[in-house]
Amino acid sequence: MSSLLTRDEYQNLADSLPLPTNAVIDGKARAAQSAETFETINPATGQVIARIASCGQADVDFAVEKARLAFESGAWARAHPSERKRVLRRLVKLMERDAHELAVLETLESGKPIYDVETIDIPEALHCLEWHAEATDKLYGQTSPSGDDVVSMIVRQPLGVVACVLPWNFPILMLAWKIGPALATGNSVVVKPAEQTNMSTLRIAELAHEAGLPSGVLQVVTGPGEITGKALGMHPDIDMVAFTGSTDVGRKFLEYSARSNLKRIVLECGGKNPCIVLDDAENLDVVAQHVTQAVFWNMGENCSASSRLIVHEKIKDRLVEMVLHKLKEWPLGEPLDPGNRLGAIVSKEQFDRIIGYIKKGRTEGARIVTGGNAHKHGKGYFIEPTVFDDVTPEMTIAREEIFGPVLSVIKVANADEAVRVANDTQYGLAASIFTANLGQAHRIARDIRAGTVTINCYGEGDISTPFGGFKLSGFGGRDKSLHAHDQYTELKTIWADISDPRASRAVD
Ligand SMILES: NC(=O)C1=CN([C@@H]2O[C@H](COP(=O)(O)OP(=O)(O)OC[C@H]3O[C@@H](n4cnc5c(N)ncnc54)[C@H](O)[C@@H]3O)[C@@H](O)[C@H]2O)C=CC1
Ligand code: BAL
Repeated sequence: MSSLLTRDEYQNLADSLPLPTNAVIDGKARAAQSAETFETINPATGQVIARIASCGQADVDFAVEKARLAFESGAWARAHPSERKRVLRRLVKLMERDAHELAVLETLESGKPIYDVETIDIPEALHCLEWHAEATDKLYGQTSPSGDDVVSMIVRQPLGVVACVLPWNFPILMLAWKIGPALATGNSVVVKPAEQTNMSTLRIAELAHEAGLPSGVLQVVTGPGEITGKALGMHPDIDMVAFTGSTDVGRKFLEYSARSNLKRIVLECGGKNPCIVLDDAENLDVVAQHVTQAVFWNMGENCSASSRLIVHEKIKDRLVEMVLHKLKEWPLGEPLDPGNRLGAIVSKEQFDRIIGYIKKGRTEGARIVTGGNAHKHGKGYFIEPTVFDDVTPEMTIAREEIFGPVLSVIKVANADEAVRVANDTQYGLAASIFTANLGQAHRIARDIRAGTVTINCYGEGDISTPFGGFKLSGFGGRDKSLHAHDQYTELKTIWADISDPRASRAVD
């Protein structure tokens, strides 16, 4: 990780950086063919930062055509795995070189605290790309136990043209989670960033070209979901869509696939993740630290945010007090100031949505113990970290994904009730459990219906562990780990009969 700059140095960078605003297709930055653009807003100020190319059907068709040509040329798909590794590692080096610039682009559009972008998002994205690059030339294929007279090979081949449709909450990291395995396995990729957060992705596509990725292998089309995203989903020459975002839009991609070419769809959607704390949990101070991080990190705009604290009634009040105390270590303010841990909410729309949930929490009878209001900081979209106590499992704030800095505290009488409440959700992405009884922890981990369960900590595992959800949280595959390689490849059986023809003549 490069060392942090000061707030003024980041501001100077923000004022002087050339802003990437054009789509990247066939190795070149291009305006939309229609010349249409849309505004991108700095959520910390409410001001327009730039106008971004609004790609329509013609741009998507052009990008897919170039991606297909690149795939068929074999320049990437059939390059020696060690060559793909070399280029991807070079991309990592270039991203390291430009880390401050990338962090500023990311923070300007997303409102994320630059501290997080520099110390978490970018280092994890680099590690992810490096990990998949390094895996490329170390993966062996399989043969089957089909007997001596057969050579049977089970090989994995790239799918072809993959579209990656990204969310706005972790633009660089989600890009890395998707293009890392998709490129390492030899696909051509067309990325569509969320319309709120384009610039870091556009810059990384330029760096990929500088790193030596052949033209057409990594392209970025920018634009609104219902136009650019839909055009990708419906495209007859795209082999797969890897999507992270809301469950509602995830469903749309399944429909697009059914209505077009049955392209593979992999969905990583939302969560309403439980954090269970039982009365034997050790070191409540450390637990409070995890609970605070689990819900307020990235302003709660995180699919794995633990937005439901399901806590034993004996320790509830003490733990809530400790969380409030921990929150003092989370200054909220200007995202470009590296002293802040909480920044702006990504957009006015998301801000209104979160405020709407806070109102609903109040009217349904939950009790606010801290926060509950917009935070006054210029004209930006800031919300105070909010804790609701006396939440019951049927309340809206306990059931729907808020995707904001709002914690719902639900008290339970024992571990069985905790598991019942934890599983009483349509989502199943992540969960955490705090207890000193490891046997009990593992029984709960077994019984919780979620893709990642952490014990005595909060987190998403590391790059070597798969990430994705049960139920409405996911479909079709996993990000991270070698399991991600499976989703970007097609299995093929190659079967050769090598029985000796002379042996069969002898039988005749
Ligand atoms: N990682 C996650 O799990 C995420 C979950 N969400 C959830 O979704 C809620 C709404 O956030 P949004 O930005 O509206 O997420 P979204 O699901 O609408 O957007 C995600 C991506 O899908 C694209 N998209 C949107 N509509 C589309 C359509 N009709 N066809 C094709 N592509 C489309 C967007 O342009 C963006 O790239 C959040 O409050 C949160 O609950 C949002 C972002 C990430
Ligand atoms: N927490 C990484 C995945 C996501 O929020 O979309």
